Amino acid sequence: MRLQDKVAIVTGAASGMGKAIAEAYAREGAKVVVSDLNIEGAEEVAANLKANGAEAFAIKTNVSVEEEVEQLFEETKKNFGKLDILVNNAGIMDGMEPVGEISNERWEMLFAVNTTAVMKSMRLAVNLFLEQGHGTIVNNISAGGLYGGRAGAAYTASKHAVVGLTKNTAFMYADKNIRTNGIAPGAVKTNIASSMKNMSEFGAGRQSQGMSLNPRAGEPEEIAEAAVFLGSDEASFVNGQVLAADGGWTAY
Ligand SMILES: NC(=O)C1=CN([C@@H]2O[C@H](COP(=O)(O)OP(=O)(O)OC[C@H]3O[C@@H](n4cnc5c(N)ncnc54)[C@H](O)[C@@H]3O)[C@@H](O)[C@H]2O)C=CC1
Ligand SMILES: CC(=O)C(C)=O
Repeated sequence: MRLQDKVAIVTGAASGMGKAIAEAYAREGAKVVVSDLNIEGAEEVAANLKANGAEAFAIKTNVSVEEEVEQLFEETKKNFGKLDILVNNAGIMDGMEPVGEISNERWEMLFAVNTTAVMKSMRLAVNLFLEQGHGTIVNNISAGGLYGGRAGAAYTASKHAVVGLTKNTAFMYADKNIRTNGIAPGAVKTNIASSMKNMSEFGAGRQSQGMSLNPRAGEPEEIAEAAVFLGSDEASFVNGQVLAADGGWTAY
């Protein structure tokens, strides 16, 4: 029970890695706030957690709507009285477009969900953590946040920004009992392809060249294990790191 009595928010928890993280956190003793744009999916996940003896509730949050993120934090405090771990996991893919093909709409949408929303929830979390005297943030980023050819320009830039935000936050609050880390998964078997619309033939062709070096696609549960470690006190001396969990894809 590595997360006994901790309270955790997991965004994008209705599917894929977010769902696996919510389940692993609950198994490790955390009380879990199951947040997602897809409320039916979030309710199903929360119901399963509760059926297995955990404390959890579902809440509809579009992370790109600031009022909904504020409401997420309010409801967490109202229901569980505190927040120990924020897992920023919700995210969407681009269509592999290189910069010459990217539309303003796609760029703005990717940054709203993958980057600005992460900053806004981190801002709320950090201010709450300062009041409480403790807290930790785990950002589910991507190998695309560390390397140039794992996706299109918008996704790659949006995730690189979160790497910087993670490290800056870790440094700024390092002596305030607040830890901030990230995970950089390689390709993982989830539903993220559903957010890939209007694919760029040229960009997808370039990106797919790197896929030939990918040893395998991971399971969401393999990323959840990394999220448990980083959220737990076992990682008490780990701050400002982005842990690649990619089967060795980026070792080349
Ligand atoms: N699947 C992969 O190969 C990789 C994914 N990632 C990242 O992992 C994170 C989780 O993605 P997956 O589990 O793969 O995808 P997924 O599509 O299975 O799950 C993402 C969840 O986020 C929710 N979501 C999307 N937009 C939202 C919004 N505006 N507000 C709130 N919730 C929203 C969706 O409803 C969905 O439940 C994302 O940040 C993604 O960029 C990183 C590396 C690899
Ligand atoms: C979707 C994604 O982030 C990768 C690296 O495949």
